Amino acid sequence: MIIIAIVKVLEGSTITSVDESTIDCRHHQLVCIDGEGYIDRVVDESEPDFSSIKDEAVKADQLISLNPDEYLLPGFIDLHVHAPQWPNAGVALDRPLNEWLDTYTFPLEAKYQDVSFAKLVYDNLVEELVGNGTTTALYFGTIHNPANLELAKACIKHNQRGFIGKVAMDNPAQTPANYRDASAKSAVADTETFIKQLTKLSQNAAIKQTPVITPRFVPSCTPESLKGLGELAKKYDLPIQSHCSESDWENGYALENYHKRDSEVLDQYGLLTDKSVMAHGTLLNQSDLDTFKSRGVAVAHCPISNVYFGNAVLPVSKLLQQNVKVGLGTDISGGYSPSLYQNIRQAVISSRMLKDGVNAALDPNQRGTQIQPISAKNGFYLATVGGAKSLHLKTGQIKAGYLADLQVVKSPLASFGEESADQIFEKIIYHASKADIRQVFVQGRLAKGRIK
Ligand SMILES: Nc1nc2[nH]cnc2c(=O)[nH]1
Repeated sequence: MIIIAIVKVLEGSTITSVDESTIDCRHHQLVCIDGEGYIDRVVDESEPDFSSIKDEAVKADQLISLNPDEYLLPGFIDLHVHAPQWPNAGVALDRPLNEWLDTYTFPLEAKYQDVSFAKLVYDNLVEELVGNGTTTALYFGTIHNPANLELAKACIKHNQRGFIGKVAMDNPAQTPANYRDASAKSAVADTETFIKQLTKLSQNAAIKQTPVITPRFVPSCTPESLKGLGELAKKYDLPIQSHCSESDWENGYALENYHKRDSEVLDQYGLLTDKSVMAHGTLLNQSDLDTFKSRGVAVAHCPISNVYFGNAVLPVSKLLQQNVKVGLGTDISGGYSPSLYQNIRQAVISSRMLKDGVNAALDPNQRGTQIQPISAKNGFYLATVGGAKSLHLKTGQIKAGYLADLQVVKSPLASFGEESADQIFEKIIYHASKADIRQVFVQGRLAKGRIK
């Protein structure tokens, strides 16, 4: 019989998603974590060995007890972050996407040629994301591999699981001269170099860092680089990330230049697989969704960013009903906030406006779409289970066999009497800020806070 050695036991109340619209809140649990950083067992107070397990943990100095007003939640998964854009969080969001990219974003990203600048920003960003409860992030880097490796080092330093892409953008018509890959060939070759460099760097890291094939989006790339990147993804069996049908302008670009939809162009080059995560998708039509479903492609829903650049609202409930994978992304800095709590809130708010509509001059029955709005529970599912499924990770739930990626959250508001588990959960989702996130664990390792 193999005996699993337990190295940590967290004692307290837990809240985890069961499915898209159900949560499981449990009072007084023991979450036993093994030496590999997996949850070995979740023991309920009613189980016969609860006391003996707790006593053993106390003796071995392994017990971490939450305060009565603290709750253990799964860590969040940010499915879409542009790491280099962190210095611009909240800047120039009144501009349309193409103007924002050309005037603010590409000039900032060009600065990451300077490795010391990259180190400074990435260290700060990763710490901020972990501080907000994000245990895994899917990152766009820049075209510069030394800077991208700094991002990986920051993830390793702060114990965050990173999925990191060297951005490929080689189309001279849509990218500035000082910030583009020199050719399709070099875009692909540099991506392959990054795959090898990151694989080597990650070998001895406690938390794995994974390279991601990253064509920025159809307008930034030439057909040659898209083709080469599709082949690389197949050769190394890697995740892929890009943007798809984010705005009227982007959606129109593929139609005008390829006479195809955005998704059809990406699919033609082998970039839509069950390891693909496509950001935004506010303008995906039914045929795009059918392709996503059949290929197993996930959508990174970025609700704050979409208010500025999306030109529409992603009908999340429709995607979930059709079994299209959906997770949640901050899209820094198209989204101004590093918090997935804020993004859950915006996802709920946007979905309500999508249902009811916004034009008071119309009759109520003509004003909205009547697409089912989403709830806080749905949003919590996206930020945990949805992200985990999209990245094929065994995480996002507090359950035996799952990675111990966890956040300890203090109830953010005072309580003035008996509250149901649902009410406690909703108050956390709607009010928690960085200061309320007391500890964060990634694969069982402490990534934020102190152990009392
Ligand atoms: N929101 C967003 N959309 C993009 N499309 C191409 N690049 C970007 C980017 O940096 N942010």
